[in-house]
Amino acid sequence: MTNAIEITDLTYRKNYKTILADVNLTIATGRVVGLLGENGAGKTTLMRLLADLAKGNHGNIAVAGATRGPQRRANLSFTEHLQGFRPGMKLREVADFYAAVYPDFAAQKYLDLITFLQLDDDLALNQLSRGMREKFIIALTLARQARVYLLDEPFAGIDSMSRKRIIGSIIRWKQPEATMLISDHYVTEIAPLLDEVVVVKDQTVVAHKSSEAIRQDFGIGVEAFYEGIYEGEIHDDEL
Ligand SMILES: Nc1ncnc2c1ncn2[C@@H]1O[C@H](COP(=O)(O)OP(=O)(O)OP(=O)(O)O)[C@@H](O)[C@H]1O
Repeated sequence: MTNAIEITDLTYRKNYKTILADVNLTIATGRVVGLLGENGAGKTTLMRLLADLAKGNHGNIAVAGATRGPQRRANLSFTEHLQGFRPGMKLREVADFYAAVYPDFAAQKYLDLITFLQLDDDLALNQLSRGMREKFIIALTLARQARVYLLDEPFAGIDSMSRKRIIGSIIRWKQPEATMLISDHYVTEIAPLLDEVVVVKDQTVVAHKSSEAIRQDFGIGVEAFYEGIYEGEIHDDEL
């Protein structure tokens, strides 16, 4: 079966600075994957490259088998920001725009998400708090029936109770064969969700393991594994 994500020998420089180097990563379909790394590690950049928003890389990127930019964008759902929309625009109007642009935008799923996230889509963008804005980004992103979902720190501004509710049910918003890549600094909170973990450090992917293999091989949880790599307690030759 075609993999959800295939990255080979990816290197990306911006303003003469190497942001990512020699990245190789294959993620199968149907997985929920944590993309972990400290601030500035390159997680957002990796998502932007997958979504063809950052360009000029060396190496190959395939999303559900598609290598060309427009096809990759069609196969994956990523709402980076809500820039480009008029601040006075209502959420419903933004959703209408998404429905017009993305053939896989599911109107009923969007309405279910809006209800679940307790959002009022009669509000305008400039009436949203930070957490409400993030919930809206989650709704727009998951309303598409995509092959791959990219969620970049989706819960950062969301209150702890809502966060638990969303994390507890996020899997139900993806089709079984879809893959979800989630970057988050609240590693313990998202750990129960994760089938696999990808750790970005020193401008590259240093580890890619299933949560089960981490438990079996190291006898620890996902967060301890991630911290162990950063603290130098887990070495390259153990990965
Ligand atoms: N527009 C830009 N121009 C130049 N360098 C950039 C730009 N955006 C990001 N970078 C650099 O790219 C590197 C990776 O940044 P990126 O935003 O991908 O990290 P991140 O892992 O998502 O971090 P965080 O956890 O803080 O969100 C950083 O060193 C950052 O300084």
